[in-house]
Amino acid sequence: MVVVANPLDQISLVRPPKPGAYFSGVPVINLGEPGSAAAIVKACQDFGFFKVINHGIPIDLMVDLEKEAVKFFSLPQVEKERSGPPNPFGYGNKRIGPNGDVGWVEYLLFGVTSKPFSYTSMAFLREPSASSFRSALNEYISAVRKLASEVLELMAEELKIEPRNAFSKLVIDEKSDEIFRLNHYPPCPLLQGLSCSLTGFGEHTDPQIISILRSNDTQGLQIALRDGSWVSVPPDQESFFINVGDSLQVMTNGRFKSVKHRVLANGMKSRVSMIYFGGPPQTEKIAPLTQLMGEGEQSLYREFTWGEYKKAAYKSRLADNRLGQFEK
Ligand SMILES: C=C1C[C@]23C[C@@]1(O)CC[C@H]2[C@@]12CC[C@H](O)[C@@](C)(C(=O)O1)[C@H]2[C@@H]3C(=O)O
Ligand SMILES: O=C(O)CCC(=O)C(=O)O
Ligand SMILES: [Fe+2]
Repeated sequence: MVVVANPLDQISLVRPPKPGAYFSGVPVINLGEPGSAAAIVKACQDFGFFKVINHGIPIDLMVDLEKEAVKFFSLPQVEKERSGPPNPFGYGNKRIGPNGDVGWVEYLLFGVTSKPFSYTSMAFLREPSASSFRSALNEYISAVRKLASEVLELMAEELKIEPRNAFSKLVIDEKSDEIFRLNHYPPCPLLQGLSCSLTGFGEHTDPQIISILRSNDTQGLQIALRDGSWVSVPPDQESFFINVGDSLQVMTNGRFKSVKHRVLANGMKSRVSMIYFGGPPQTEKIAPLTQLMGEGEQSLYREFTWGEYKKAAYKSRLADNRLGQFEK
């Protein structure tokens, strides 16, 4: 592994994907078609990842928020830093999480605990001039929360879990622990002329139940297949990409797999992504649903609450196997 010379950054370089070598096997779920529930469950078992089309969310909502994000990330560095560092919420640059991870990325992290959520920790969002950013955020988050809930209901329906809202109620609960993230991966001048990519966001799984990702049309997202190989996901700015998180892996006793993913930064083109992480209330017990357990089937995990898991996750490095310490 090669490391960029600047000792402050220590961001690792990785072999770049072959230009245009996209993975053609990403499951595409058309939410308007009958049979989408079965296709979602298959995708969660095979990949822990899929793309949804015909989702009913107007492209304007995505574009409006992307424009606001681009405006923010174009501000002078000192202005952006007024909303940081992220502990855990706020503006962050290169440093990801509290344990020494770094990437070629700047970001805004929002905790969505009150609905509509308050922005008290973010200096720029309190200003009257940020009213368009605030409304774009609120509209977007409400729409993707609804999408998360619909997708979770389709999963429950196909798995024959009753009530149908067994998963979805956890993310729409008043006390649900949702996070929202805006990531900006700027073009990297250091890469020009070199045949390598820079780690934008290192490999990891998302700890929550479900993550809903939308990006502009710049490539960079990769997922790990079951055999451990990395493949590049073709960008699609009109669709959403959905990740199974660690908590859903536990609730399905390992039937669904949380997907390992990472982002490679590009030398030429900015990538802007927006991700909604749907997590349950802190006190919620995360355990396999009894209705899913076959006769004699044992839980693969010891009992824990989302609050305990989150605390442990925030003590871990990005690439760590966070569920490992909860396995039986
Ligand atoms: C290194 C870290 C960053 C992270 C918290 C952690 O200690 C381990 C999990 C990381 C992650 C991955 C998914 C989301 O982007 C995130 C917000 C989350 O909930 O868990 C990040 C955390 C972060 O960036 O603070
Ligand atoms: O920015 C992206 O496309 C993905 C980032 C990611 O995986 C995360 O923020 O957890
Ligand atoms: Fe992620």
